[in-house]
Amino acid sequence: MTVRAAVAGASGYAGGEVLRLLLAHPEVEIGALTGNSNAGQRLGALQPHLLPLADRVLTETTPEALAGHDVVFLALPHGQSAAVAERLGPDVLVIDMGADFRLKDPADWERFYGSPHAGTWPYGLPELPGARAALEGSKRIAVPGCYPTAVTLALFPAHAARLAEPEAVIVAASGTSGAGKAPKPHLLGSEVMGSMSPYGVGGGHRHTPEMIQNLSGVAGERISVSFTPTLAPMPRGILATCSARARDGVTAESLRAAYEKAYADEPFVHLLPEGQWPATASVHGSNAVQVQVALDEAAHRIIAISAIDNLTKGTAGGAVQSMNLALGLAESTGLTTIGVAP
Ligand SMILES: NC(=O)C1=CN([C@@H]2O[C@H](COP(=O)(O)OP(=O)(O)OC[C@H]3O[C@@H](n4cnc5c(N)ncnc54)[C@H](OP(=O)(O)O)[C@@H]3O)[C@@H](O)[C@H]2O)C=CC1
Ligand SMILES: CC(=O)N[C@@H](CCC(=O)OP(=O)(O)O)C(=O)O
Repeated sequence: MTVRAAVAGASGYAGGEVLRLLLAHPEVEIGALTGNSNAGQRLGALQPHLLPLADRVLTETTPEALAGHDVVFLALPHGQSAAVAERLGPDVLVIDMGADFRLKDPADWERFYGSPHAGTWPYGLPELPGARAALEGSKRIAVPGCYPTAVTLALFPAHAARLAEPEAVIVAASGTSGAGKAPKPHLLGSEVMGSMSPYGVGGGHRHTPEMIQNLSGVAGERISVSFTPTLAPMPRGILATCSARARDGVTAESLRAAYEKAYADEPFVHLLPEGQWPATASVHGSNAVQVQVALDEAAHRIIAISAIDNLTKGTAGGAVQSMNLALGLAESTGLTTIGVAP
């Protein structure tokens, strides 16, 4: 099978990462590459690590430029995807790496994103119970946010097995590429290097409703989430430290057994051996997710920690994994669990 894929937003971080993965995908041929302010530029000037595509020139992001492909990846700012997607035919597989089609509740969307809700597409987190079946054969996919990917995979086995009370407290550190490539003063090297800082504190981060949606969906009851993101002085990676009150009767053994059951057959999620803890360096550039869980008996809390690469499993890798499922390819095609270390 040869799948012809276009990437809108090819000048950005998410677009660059999906191109890096597609270049190594045996079934994909790379078609149109589009940008916005960088239309007309050579890709080599913007993404110099993508050497085989260096002489390709970005065109404007228009439905016409994206027509005639089997798959279109949209790596655009929030709110830009719907207008493009609705002009692409129903036979084209459209994979939105932005947030536009992730949330089910229009009120959540309007509250956190401040614009009308565009709709809801099958959710590209295959490990979430029920998600694979919805992705197989789908022509529309909403790729999860990077923090919701890390947090959901750390916590859902505990909530699905009803081992945790219906709440979660999360502190997650992200590398700066999570904020995109457009210049922002708080991302200057002199602001970020040698420092860690919180942001979106107090329930304001837009990924909070997505985490609630995922965890409540598997638990069958509403899970309250307190989420605090922090910015870490590294280019890539998310380390999510999550905790929830343990229900009465939970033991370290029953907790471990729930995670072993949830992840026994998952190609990308590695439940680490007891005593070993996730680290962002171990998943750098790979689609792997490291997970570990422990019971803090004195505090009566479950502690679950995950590490992902925000650009790989957190966006572009998750997108390619979901594309494989939608097209009927082996789910791991073109993806690696091998990281780059040190
Ligand atoms: N970075 C990450 O870790 C993750 C990102 N995402 C999502 O992926 C999407 C892209 O993010 P990211 O790559 O980080 O952001 P970047 O800022 O790095 O890239 C944004 C891209 O969108 C293009 N663009 C900007 N404005 C417009 C517009 N008005 N119309 C059409 N295209 C436009 C830019 O083109 P140009 O440069 O030519 O102006 C660029 O190609 C976002 O929705 C983000 O939320 C999801 C998960 C993780
Ligand atoms: C470090 C940093 O700023 N991270 C981004 C996460 C962006 C992302 O991946 O999510 P979306 O796809 O929903 O934009 C943030 O907190 O807004």
